[in-house]
Amino acid sequence: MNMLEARRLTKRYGGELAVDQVSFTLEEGTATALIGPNGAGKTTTLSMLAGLLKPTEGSVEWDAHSGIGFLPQHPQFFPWLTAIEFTEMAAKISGVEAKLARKQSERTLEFVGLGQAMNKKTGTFSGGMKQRLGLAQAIVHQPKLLLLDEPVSALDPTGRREVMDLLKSLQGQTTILYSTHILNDAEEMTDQVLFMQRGKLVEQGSLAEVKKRHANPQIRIGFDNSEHAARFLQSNPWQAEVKGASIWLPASGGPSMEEVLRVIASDPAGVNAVERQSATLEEIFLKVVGAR
Ligand SMILES: Nc1ncnc2c1ncn2[C@@H]1O[C@H](COP(=O)(O)OP(=O)(O)OP(=O)(O)O)[C@@H](O)[C@H]1O
Repeated sequence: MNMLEARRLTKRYGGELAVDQVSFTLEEGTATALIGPNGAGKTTTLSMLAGLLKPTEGSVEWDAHSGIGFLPQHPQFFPWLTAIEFTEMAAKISGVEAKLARKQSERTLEFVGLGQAMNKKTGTFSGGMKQRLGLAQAIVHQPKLLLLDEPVSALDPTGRREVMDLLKSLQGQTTILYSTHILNDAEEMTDQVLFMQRGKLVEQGSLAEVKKRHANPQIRIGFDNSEHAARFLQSNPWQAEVKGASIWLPASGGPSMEEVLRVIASDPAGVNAVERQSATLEEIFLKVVGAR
């Protein structure tokens, strides 16, 4: 079932097309990574989806009963409020009944790791704590749809890890769309990837589909030293690239993995590794974006 559908979403600023005819759907319970370099149009897209910005053209449809949570790229807090006061206010604004708002806020702050800091003023919070608080205000009313603009980009590696783990624990029960330019993170939590460049969606699909379309998997045979690698190629004159003590065989047009393993079984001298390697999301992204 579709949780959200964007149809030919477009935003024009003067003569500039910040978002240009972007269409995609978010299936219920899936996580989607919106990936693109600075200025690609990610924030503009998310703001239109969240209803904060009016599209120049196109439409967004989502189930209004499901509730929506939004984490802006640079969330603003009132520094004189404590974390619990702020979260409770956000809960009430999002329609949580007053008598439930406090309990739900406490539970949410515990969940994001701010249980101990609940009664501290947000003005004293570190960047990582603010990001967690931003997440808390986005999920306190238990929305089924969560839109997150660069939820982890501003964090250090430890903070990123922790917030990614929090998001992953919401995966499945919540439909999540998050933007990022950190491709390792995207690879970790994604059912669908959307590549954006200069306002346009330039690639979309499941991680597996996108990898299949663009990745050129290769077989690597590792040797103890380069002499062994050279000798192996002399006895097996395959189309291959030698890099140091490794031989790289193209996955298409070259020998199959079975054939490679058969040959090695009969002549294993100096071989210490055989593996299939496919491109990372980062390599694919650079290829897709670079080709345009
Ligand atoms: N309010 C605005 N007025 C004019 N142009 C804008 C406005 N907001 C965004 N733009 C332009 O629209 C384009 C897309 O910006 P957007 O912030 O959506 O990109 P982004 O992918 O989120 O980038 P970043 O990762 O840097 O946040 C940019 O060229 C930007 O300069």
